[in-house]
Amino acid sequence: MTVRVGVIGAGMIGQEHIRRLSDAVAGARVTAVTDIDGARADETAAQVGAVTFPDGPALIAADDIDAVLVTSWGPTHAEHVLNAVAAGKPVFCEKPLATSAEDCLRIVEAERAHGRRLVQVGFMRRYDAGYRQLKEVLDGGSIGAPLMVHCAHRNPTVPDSYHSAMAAQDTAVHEIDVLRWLLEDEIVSAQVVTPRSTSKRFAHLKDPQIMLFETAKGVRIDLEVFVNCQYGYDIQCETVGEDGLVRLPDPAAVGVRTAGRHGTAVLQDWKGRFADAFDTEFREWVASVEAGDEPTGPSAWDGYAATVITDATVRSLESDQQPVTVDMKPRPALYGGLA
Ligand SMILES: NC(=O)C1=CN([C@@H]2O[C@H](COP(=O)(O)OP(=O)(O)OC[C@H]3O[C@@H](n4cnc5c(N)ncnc54)[C@H](O)[C@@H]3O)[C@@H](O)[C@H]2O)C=CC1
Ligand SMILES: O=C1[C@@H](O)[C@H](O)[C@@H](O)[C@H](O)[C@H]1O
Repeated sequence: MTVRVGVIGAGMIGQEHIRRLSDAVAGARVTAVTDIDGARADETAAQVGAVTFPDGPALIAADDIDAVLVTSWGPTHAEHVLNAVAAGKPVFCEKPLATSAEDCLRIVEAERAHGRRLVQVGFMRRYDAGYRQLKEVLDGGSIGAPLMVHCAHRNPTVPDSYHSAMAAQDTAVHEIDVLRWLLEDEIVSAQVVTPRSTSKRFAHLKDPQIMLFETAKGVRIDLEVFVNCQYGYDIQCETVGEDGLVRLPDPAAVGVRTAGRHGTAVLQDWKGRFADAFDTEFREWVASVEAGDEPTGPSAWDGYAATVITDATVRSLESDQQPVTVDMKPRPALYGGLA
């Protein structure tokens, strides 16, 4: 069976994922597109031989759409995901699942009422080969119980629409998800401290930010978010355990020796850094839809957890930069354990 995917939102990442589903993932075809910008929807749909729909509800309701991909703006995600769940269709939603914890919980409740998982959230780092190797080492136990994690998430620059809360909501949210998965542990408190800001930023922005998290088992995480670091897109993660440490590898790159120097290029954006991870993410999602199975990737509950933790992080930033307790509801049985 070829999975017929309908896409809501044909912007930057929507177009990337449409190309990916068309060229890099077997077993799926994008057959429908909608966007509030009708011309963009028409142009994008024409490139892959898909039809257009006037809006998300019409696309979701169509009988010949097997699964839905939501790549519209974050505040619109909840409505589309809820409609897809009501229609009983598998839905892949780019992060965030929703922009409020309340909306995430509505989705969780709708899925529980449906009785099985339909929703997957686009936290693609779980599909990155380096993070998967890191998890294998942690699960294998050779470095012993994890004690500390040191991370950095650096972007060369951001546009002036980026504001201080987005450091947690848009950027650190990827570490928040991947660390819960890596450590199989829940984040219970969040704090932000801000050093002196770089002069190479828009005046309204606090950048860099240092985020400090604590897990239920007492692991301490420090995460530097620096979105105007100038030199490149750089993702670092090192976990220190009782018997050793494990570090995320840098992406493979040729070493160049010239003019008395030896170096490798640094990537400039997340598209290149996580291209393979996105491909794997969609291959595994399509395979689950094709088989009629529940998705195995980040769940609606993971989307809720990420939103609750980013909310606590933003509260710390916007108040007195003290630790804020993460107020998370108990995890329903539908979502299993943290592994
Ligand atoms: N996993 C990742 O690394 C990344 C995830 N994202 C996420 O993907 C989502 C989209 O981001 P971008 O593509 O950068 O934004 P974008 O602004 O380039 O594209 C969004 C598109 O959705 C359309 N749209 C908005 N509301 C709509 C609605 N209700 N129905 C139909 N179309 C609608 C807009 O007209 C636009 O064409 C965001 O939630 C963002 O956080 C974005 C970049 C990376
Ligand atoms: O989701 C993403 C962007 O929105 C965000 O701005 C980047 O920092 C992330 O690394 C990327 O994956």
